[in-house]
Amino acid sequence: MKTALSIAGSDSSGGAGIQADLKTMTMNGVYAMSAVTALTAQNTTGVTAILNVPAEFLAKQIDAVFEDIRPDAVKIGMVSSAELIETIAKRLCAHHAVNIVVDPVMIATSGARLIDPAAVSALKEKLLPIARVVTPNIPEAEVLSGMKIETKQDMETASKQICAQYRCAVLCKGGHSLNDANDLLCTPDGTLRWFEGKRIDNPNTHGTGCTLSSAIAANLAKGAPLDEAIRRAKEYLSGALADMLDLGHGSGPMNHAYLLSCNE
Ligand SMILES: Nc1ncnc2c1ncn2[C@@H]1O[C@H](COP(=O)(O)OP(=O)(O)O)[C@@H](O)[C@H]1O
Ligand SMILES: Cc1ncc(COP(=O)(O)OP(=O)(O)O)c(N)n1
Repeated sequence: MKTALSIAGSDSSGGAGIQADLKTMTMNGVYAMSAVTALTAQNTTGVTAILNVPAEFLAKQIDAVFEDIRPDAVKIGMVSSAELIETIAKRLCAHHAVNIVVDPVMIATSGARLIDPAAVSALKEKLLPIARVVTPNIPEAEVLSGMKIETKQDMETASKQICAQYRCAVLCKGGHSLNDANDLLCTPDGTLRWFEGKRIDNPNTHGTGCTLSSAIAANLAKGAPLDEAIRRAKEYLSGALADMLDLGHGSGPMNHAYLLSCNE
């Protein structure tokens, strides 16, 4: 069985973070493991507290995983401090990790800031260069590229710029604020490819970014080329959104296990 590791924060409400990643990886057919960067006290309406793990403890988790069950892919999600980002980069390089998917989590849908402003440059300098693909939404792509994104053309310009500067593929997600559910992949050879998605009219989108990035990682772990891993990940995500789970008082989680109910 192929294996994948999620390095991310815990979401006590189960819709995003480590919990979403483990469900997604499992449903995408790989053995899922975790290294927790932070605990969040969170529900569908917001984040009330964040507790980072000590950097040495995060390093121990990553080493423990790699020294026993080597991951075929790694997804990195919420990492809120520069010290934790540097620790991850060092440990992944030491273990020659492959298929690294970086979801540059900055602000949750509920509005909570999930990264220190001071850690953004560490994210750019240490994690992007080791990524197979980075998956910013529009606001995150604006921070990474330093430009405002208001049109489809802006998405292309910003993605090319991030890709050229950090030498990693960029999947710029349009779902948030622009261009329906269409995402743009830019690869270091300069190729652009649009992944057209059908917008699903569901207000419960908590954890969409975590789910997409961990589904991409799972499919890379299984040996899919990057564009096929993205296609399958979008298909899985659309199915989970279309199941119309409605839990909690805010923007609720998706049904990560919708494929099981399809079989009933
Ligand atoms: N309502 C929707 N219907 C279908 N796909 C969506 C919808 N909202 C977001 N997506 C897709 O979900 C994925 C995650 O995008 P997004 O919500 O922008 O990420 P994030 O959670 O990081 O802000 C993208 O592939 C995007 O196109
Ligand atoms: C612990 C934790 N990690 C990441 C997020 C953000 O998740 P994301 O998938 O980007 O989705 P939204 O929260 O924007 O829907 C989180 N909330 N918590």
